[in-house]
Amino acid sequence: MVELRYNAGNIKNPNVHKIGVIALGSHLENHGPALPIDTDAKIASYIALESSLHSGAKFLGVLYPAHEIKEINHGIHNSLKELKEEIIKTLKSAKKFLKIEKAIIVNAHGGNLPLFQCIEEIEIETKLIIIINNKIVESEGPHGGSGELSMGKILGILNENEVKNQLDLNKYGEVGLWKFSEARANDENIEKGAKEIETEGVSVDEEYGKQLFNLGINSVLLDIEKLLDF
Ligand SMILES: Nc1nc(O)c(N)c(N[C@@H]2O[C@H](COP(=O)(O)O)[C@@H](O)[C@H]2O)n1
Ligand SMILES: [Fe+2]
Repeated sequence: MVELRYNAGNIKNPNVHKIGVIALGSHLENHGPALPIDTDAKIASYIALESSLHSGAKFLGVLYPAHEIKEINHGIHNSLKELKEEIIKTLKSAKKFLKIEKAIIVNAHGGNLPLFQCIEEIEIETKLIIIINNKIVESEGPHGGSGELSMGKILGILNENEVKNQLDLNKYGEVGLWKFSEARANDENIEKGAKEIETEGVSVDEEYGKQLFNLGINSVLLDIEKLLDF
């Protein structure tokens, strides 16, 4: 059998080849008129690819399903079971074909947060060590707000002519999850995001977009360091 050169290229630690980084977002979800429906999938993919490039870890691409709670109806989503099964299938495939032993799931969609309940089960099923990284969801602020608009500007996916309409909440009530009264009543974070949209509005700031991406990428790089030592 051929001997692979695990040290070749710009690699600091050959063990990094045992780590896979996979992106998880949402591909079919309204984000107001200024951002596309796959904003979360593209943000997650960018962070996952950049952290793979910087560290040398294996880039595993992006997953297709996304979950959402029933009180929030701003797109086409899937059950937690479907999402979990797809993750298990993809990670088993990466383990078989790429020989990974550990994985980081980079999540950029708020609706996928309940996935943390399933991580142990996914670890048992795949026999992989797994970290789910939600840093960008925790840091970006309200859905379709200044954080996502500013990152969208960096990615080149923002329609700048439509930013002025992003706050037409009667038409685009998904922004800040503003129109989902039941979700707002049940979750103080969702309520906080909706209030923030009402009181502070939205803006696009390239520096802020870059800072958010750096925060997300550095947080994944720290997780990769943790897995290297594990
Ligand atoms: N989409 C969503 N679903 C939920 O069930 C949530 N709890 C949240 N929360 C907040 O919305 C923002 C995420 O927007 P994206 O999904 O990344 O577009 C973020 O502030 C979450 O904390 N979101
Ligand atoms: Fe989302």
